[in-house]
Amino acid sequence: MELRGITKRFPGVVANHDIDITVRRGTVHALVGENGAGKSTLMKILYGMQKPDEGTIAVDGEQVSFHNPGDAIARGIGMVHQHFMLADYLTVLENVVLGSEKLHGIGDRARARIKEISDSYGLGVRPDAMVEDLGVADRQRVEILKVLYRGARTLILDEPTAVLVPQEVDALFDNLRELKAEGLTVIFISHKLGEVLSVADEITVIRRGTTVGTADPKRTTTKQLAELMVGSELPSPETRESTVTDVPMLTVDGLRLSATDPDGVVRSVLDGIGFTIHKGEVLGIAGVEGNGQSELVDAIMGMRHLDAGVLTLDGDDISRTPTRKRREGGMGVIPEDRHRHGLLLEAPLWENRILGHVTERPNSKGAFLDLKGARADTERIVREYDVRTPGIDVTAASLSGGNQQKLIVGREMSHAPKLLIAAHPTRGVDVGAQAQIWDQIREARREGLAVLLISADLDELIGLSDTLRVMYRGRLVADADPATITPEELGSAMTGAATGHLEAPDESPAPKDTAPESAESTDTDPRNGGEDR
Ligand SMILES: Nc1ncnc2c1ncn2[C@@H]1O[C@H](COP(=O)(O)OP(=O)(O)OP(=O)(O)O)[C@@H](O)[C@H]1O
Repeated sequence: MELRGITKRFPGVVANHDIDITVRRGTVHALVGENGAGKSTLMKILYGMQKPDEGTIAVDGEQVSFHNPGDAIARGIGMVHQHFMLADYLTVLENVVLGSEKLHGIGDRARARIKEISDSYGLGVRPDAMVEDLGVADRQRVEILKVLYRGARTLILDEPTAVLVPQEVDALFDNLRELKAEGLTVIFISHKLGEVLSVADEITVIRRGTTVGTADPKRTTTKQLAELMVGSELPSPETRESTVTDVPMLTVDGLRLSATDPDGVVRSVLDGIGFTIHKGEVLGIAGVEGNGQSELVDAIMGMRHLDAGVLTLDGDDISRTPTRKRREGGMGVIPEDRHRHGLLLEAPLWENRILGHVTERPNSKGAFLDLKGARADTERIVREYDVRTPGIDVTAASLSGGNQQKLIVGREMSHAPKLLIAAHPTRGVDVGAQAQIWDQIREARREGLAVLLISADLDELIGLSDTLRVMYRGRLVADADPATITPEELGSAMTGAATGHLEAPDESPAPKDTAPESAESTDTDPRNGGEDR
């Protein structure tokens, strides 16, 4: 596949400027670059979702022009988006054939074809499983299968490992190698440079909309790659230091929550959760997505009715306090799904600055909104958090994913919260911005901030947390020492729990799977290539 001179302009921004990329058949080609560098735009052009202003695309030597994804699929190009697009209450087979029934119908021929694809690439997909019963990694395999079923010979994957634990990442990379061995081509976007080096055959680096070069994964380190992306040396990391006090900031006691699923069955989603986060402490919760983490955040925010439990924030019982009062009382939140709960996508950046903090300074004065104050402060956040944007009047939707995240982090940190609930605080941000966000959280922690950290990035959990707990099926089943545990050990504790290998800490104070084994370096800062381990 050859992309030549691709240029794409948006109002005030040149997202892609004269980009050249050659992708050879049968290779895994990684695309790396800072937030807003233009990676997603380029992939959207290749998948027919956006039209380039200039430039040409040739597939197998033949020039093509895509008007929509259908055109791209017809030329064998498929895309797996970062947010999966599966229908929960349908089976795998139904999901796969949805929209392409003409290929093999929806009966036995389709089932046989799915099995055939699954077997030949080692995907292990069961056609009759319900999607709602599948974990994140299985859902991703269904998405990949869906694309292959439509005849794709080139797969575009947008940050495919962001939601996977290390063992799942290894399994995905095995799948990619199988695809490659069969002559398929994979193009993927990632901010995890260690992973990029381990799986890619070729790497293209994009900086500020332009290709700045290619890197040979066999001869490049994560540090060199990061510097190629940023165009300068990264600052050196700070060392770990404890700022934990013995003053409780948030206490959660005996929290129980149940939910009714669409079949009318009542399930327990949080079952006797209890913990304390002290001033100056980061408590990290490790767990495969969907084990109650989102419900825990909702419960602490006051967005769900509790079956039982007491919540105390800085000495005040807030169990029945409305969400707004909890926010005004010093609760900041970086939500898991920034599009649904963090931003008003169609509103300008400065309005997004006000969101969730309407009654607070600098957004309001007395009973009135202070538009001037809010606008000036948005300018400050854009500067301090390096949000790459042509101005504060553009919509949040027009920012790249990582820059949207930086805006949310900036907004929440600006109100000097007592407690920060941070769900995947650096999801989708590049290594430079990740290091900066970590530094900001550490700095605030030194001033007494308490943080509840939920993350799928195990390096982040280990690197930032003072205390680590493992969550499984709505319960906190184990704890681990971040100073000694490795991402691999933590990953297997999270999935090991799924097969019942973990015991509750009450019954066994140090579950074997999570017991610290080695005293290896705890430096997980991305700037030191921490992901290499
Ligand atoms: N629909 C749009 N309207 C206006 N500007 C846009 C639009 N889509 C992208 N941009 C701008 O184009 C630039 C490139 O964005 P893009 O999403 O391609 O970056 P990216 O490299 O994928 O970043 P990230 O790593 O943060 O996802 C950014 O400055 C972004 O604000």
